[in-house]
Amino acid sequence: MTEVSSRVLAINPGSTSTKVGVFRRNVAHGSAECDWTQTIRHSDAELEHFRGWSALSQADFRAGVIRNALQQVGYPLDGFAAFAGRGGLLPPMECGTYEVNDEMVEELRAARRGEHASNLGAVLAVTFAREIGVRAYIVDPVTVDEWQPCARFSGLPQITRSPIGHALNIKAVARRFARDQQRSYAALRLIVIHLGSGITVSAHCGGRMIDQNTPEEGPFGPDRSGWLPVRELIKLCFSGRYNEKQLDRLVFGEGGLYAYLETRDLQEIEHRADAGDADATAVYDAMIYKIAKEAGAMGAVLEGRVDAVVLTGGMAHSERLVSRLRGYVEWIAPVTVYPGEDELLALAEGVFRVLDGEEEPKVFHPGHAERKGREVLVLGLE
Ligand SMILES: Nc1ncnc2c1ncn2[C@@H]1O[C@H](COP(=O)(O)OP(=O)(O)O)[C@@H](O)[C@H]1O
Ligand SMILES: CCCC(=O)OP(=O)(O)O
Repeated sequence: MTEVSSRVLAINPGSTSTKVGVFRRNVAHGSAECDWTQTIRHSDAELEHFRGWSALSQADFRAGVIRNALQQVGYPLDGFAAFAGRGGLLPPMECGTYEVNDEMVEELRAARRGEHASNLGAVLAVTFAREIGVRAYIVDPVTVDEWQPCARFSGLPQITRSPIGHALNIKAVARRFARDQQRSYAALRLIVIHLGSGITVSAHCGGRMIDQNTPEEGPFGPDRSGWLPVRELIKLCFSGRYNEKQLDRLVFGEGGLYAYLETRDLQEIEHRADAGDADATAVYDAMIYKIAKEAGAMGAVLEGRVDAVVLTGGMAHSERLVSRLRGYVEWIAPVTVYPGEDELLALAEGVFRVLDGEEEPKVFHPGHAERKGREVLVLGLE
């Protein structure tokens, strides 16, 4: 295989969008620079066709829209040195850049860990890569596992906790914070909070994410319920009101802000609160309260010795939310905010580290694929 240019195409498939970006290595600055990026939105009508099917059933459709977008802006497929896709629900694995291999594709096809749009990332990247004879990679997949052993206990031997979350953005933001402070990530003790459609509150120590809430835990977010009182949940499961898929959808995709207020849009909720909507105010306040509670838990995980609380993700754009959250958590450590997410850049940088020989790509082994009694999740696909 030959690396034909220094351009990398990064692909981040979300439940209702496909984000793509073309990146180039800026050798002088040692960084990846974005030449072009686009968020391709998929309407309900377009996705309706795939309702009830696996994430990978959308592969041809998503590949088609990416090809069209590239054609429109004039980037030929064979002009890329490599392709990077968001890493999906694979078995728990070390962080890093992994070359996409057949075993990984097979694992995603089997969806043993569940369905989520991120499962498409590796498959799209390798489809394009094989067409032109270059390599495809994933970087810091959603199942990055750096947890300490005690974090794995759920409280029931039948259920083992294991990590799922926004590792790609969280690890990139943790490294960025360290760079900005001219410190080594490994020397910092951090709480990094991703405030997106899903919320991940994570504890970092020694350059590792040693614990975090998973999508089934933690605060409620724009459309996820987070922690639920477990015996009440059992009653709901056996109430006859919902089947398994409906319940799954209720907690992941139609929970949280959406369940209470019928919108996932934080700005709309802020406008409603400003206009005197008491429900909007109460739910908004409760979400922030629960995020702060989880941050406190991670402060305890770090034994109260925390260098910084770092906020990131779409909701970190809201000055009101940040200021309220700051009020709750500033006693833990100073708060730094990196609003939004730059997952495409994080993907490209991970691939450039490999192309430039700074890092060896890791190899995915089917041995990672052992299932440890974890229920299969269907995350936000329908
Ligand atoms: N500029 C903004 N101000 C306030 N809230 C925002 C802003 N941009 C996005 N959000 C909110 O952030 C949430 C989605 O975060 P985002 O990181 O975009 O999610 P995703 O995980 O889907 O990429 C939504 O509730 C959205 O309304
Ligand atoms: C699958 C865990 C990560 C996650 O929740 O991602 P999104 O917020 O992009 O759905």
